[in-house]
Amino acid sequence: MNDKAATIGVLGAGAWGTALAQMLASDGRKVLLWARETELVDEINAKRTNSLFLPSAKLAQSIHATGDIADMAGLDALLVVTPAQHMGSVLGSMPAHSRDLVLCSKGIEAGSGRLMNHVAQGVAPHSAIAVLSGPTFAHEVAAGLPTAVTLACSGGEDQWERIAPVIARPSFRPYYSNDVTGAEIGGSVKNVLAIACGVVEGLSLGQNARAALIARGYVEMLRFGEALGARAETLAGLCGMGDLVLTCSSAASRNFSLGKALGEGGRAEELMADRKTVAEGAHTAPVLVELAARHGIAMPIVTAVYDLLKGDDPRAVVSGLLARPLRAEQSPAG
Ligand SMILES: NC(=O)C1=CN([C@@H]2O[C@H](COP(=O)(O)OP(=O)(O)OC[C@H]3O[C@@H](n4cnc5c(N)ncnc54)[C@H](O)[C@@H]3O)[C@@H](O)[C@H]2O)C=CC1
Ligand SMILES: O=C(CO)COP(=O)(O)O
Repeated sequence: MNDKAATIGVLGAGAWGTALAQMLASDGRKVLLWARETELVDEINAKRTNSLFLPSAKLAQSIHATGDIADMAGLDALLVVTPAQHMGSVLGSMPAHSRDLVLCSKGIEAGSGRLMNHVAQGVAPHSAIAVLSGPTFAHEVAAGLPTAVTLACSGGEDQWERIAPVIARPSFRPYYSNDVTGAEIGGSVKNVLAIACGVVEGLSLGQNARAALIARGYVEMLRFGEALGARAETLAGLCGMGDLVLTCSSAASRNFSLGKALGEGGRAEELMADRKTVAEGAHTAPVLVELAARHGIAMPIVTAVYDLLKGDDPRAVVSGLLARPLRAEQSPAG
């Protein structure tokens, strides 16, 4: 595939899909953007805005929106940017084709416990899967601010050489990896930890507590990742530590802000019902707790987030975390 001639599309016109389309179109390249909401298709094509999910951006002329997923079928490369729980159904509704699928969602499928690359491979067995993940607030990418990501390619360096030039832009810099599992686990686990950091903020527990939570949460990410075959060096990179630092320290993160509202006394059910945007950590926490139990891995912070989402009192959950037995920093018991 000649990178200038490669045709490219984005599946999902939430904040992140729209921002990625805008980034790809920044050099005038044509980008086809599939939106689930009919009114959004019309708005993007007529007004060059996405008032539902990314109101801050004025979209490039070379982005064309469609509501017909069959339009995406013949493209060379597709960035898949649906919420994680809907990736299987959206990809499954598209005609089969062999292409590069670049997964940009961050989560684990509830019920099956599958990572997104397994979900995608299940419904699109002829496609070559890659994972794009890292510290990437959508509004900043849409504004052209400098951003770096991990681009983990299941097809190794051949796939990287094919897709990196199609995706890279002067202010959007992918780094190569072949650790698809690690790239996915970093993005999935950090969302749950961002909720925890938001709770710390909502309860006014201070900066020391937040730093401790990031460091201890990172240990949980490493422990879980290693059990599933991720490499520690991947989790130390953009898609793990990089994204953890971003989302655990900014109220611009939907996960962090959900946690903050929980810490301030909001009820999880009501907070979730009111949202039109996705806070993936809330969907990932229960399945992560299940997987951790299945693999015999201690994840006390992830479990605490799960308890909070079930409605437990935040102060009681924090007291429970602090009351655990004292142990060595590297203890596998958490
Ligand atoms: N917003 C961001 O800054 C970033 C988001 N991501 C990830 O990208 C993925 C998508 O997130 P956003 O674009 O932010 O979403 P969003 O919260 O802006 O928008 C919600 C999206 O969910 C879709 N949706 C709702 N119900 C659906 C259904 N039943 N079936 C299929 N799609 C449905 C909507 O069409 C819309 O695209 C998530 O996994 C998120 O973690 C990753 C990096 C950055
Ligand atoms: O993944 C993100 C940034 O890298 C976005 O985080 P939130 O979904 O918490 O807003």
